[in-house]
Amino acid sequence: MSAVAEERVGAQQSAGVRLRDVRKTFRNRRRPVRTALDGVSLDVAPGEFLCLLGPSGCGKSTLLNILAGFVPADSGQVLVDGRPVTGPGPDRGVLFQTPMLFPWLTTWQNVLYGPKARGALTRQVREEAERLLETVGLADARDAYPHELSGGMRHRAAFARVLINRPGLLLMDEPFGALDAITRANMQRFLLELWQGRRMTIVFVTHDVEEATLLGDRVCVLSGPPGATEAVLDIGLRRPRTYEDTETLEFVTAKRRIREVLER
Ligand SMILES: Nc1ncnc2c1ncn2[C@@H]1O[C@H](COP(=O)(O)OP(=O)(O)OP(=O)(O)O)[C@@H](O)[C@H]1O
Repeated sequence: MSAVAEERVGAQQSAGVRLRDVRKTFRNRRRPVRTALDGVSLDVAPGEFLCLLGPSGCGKSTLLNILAGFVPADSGQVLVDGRPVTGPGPDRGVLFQTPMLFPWLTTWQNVLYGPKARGALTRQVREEAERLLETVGLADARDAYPHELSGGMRHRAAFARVLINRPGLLLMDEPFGALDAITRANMQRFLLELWQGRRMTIVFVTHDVEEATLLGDRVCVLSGPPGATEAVLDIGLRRPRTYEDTETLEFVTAKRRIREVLER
């Protein structure tokens, strides 16, 4: 990614998150079948990179889906940028483990899909799309279809597709979980550079303590199931961070501290 291209794209308003005692029970014909969240409270500051860690089934994806507006909470407060979440919106970009791209559209068409669907396809948006493709290193792949892209390229195309909406909050659900080690490291580097340039708020779900330590300002550890806030830890490592930092004593110590909370 080019830092210059990133400068030109400019920063959008980042959005803060406030969760208070969020509860969610999944029901089948109105009968409760599974309590996923049993009182999660958390604040994320505008521009912060927060990682969400916790054992399998503790409700990390459910929490992210509630923030995205895909599923409603049963009770509690869910505010993004001071407003209650009532449904999905372009102010919140969501990235999953499988990049969401329409297979019948080219990279360029995929990136412009959202603005086009909203009737907001202006010259400025097209120019922004061109800059974004440069930023994510896909300028030469603008006419390629998803099946013609590598795994990492597909992820970067999905990034561009989300970033064209200038979301103040990026919600990422184990986005690099299925990638090989080298592509994953490249995507982590790419994400760090992107975030350092744009400073949007990020809530990032991962199973990987090392990934959380490398990326996050803070880590929220959920206990469960059912999910509840166990601890919120400051990573406290200097920025900007690089992959080489993972070998420092400070990094290993920070990682151990998180693992201890996780294993409680
Ligand atoms: N649509 C649904 N209907 C019923 N139960 C659900 C539904 N979605 C999630 N659950 C349940 O809610 C709980 C939390 O699931 P969730 O996927 O949020 O956990 P997670 O922490 O993201 O898990 P993992 O780390 O394994 O991905 C689980 O017990 C799951 O079975």
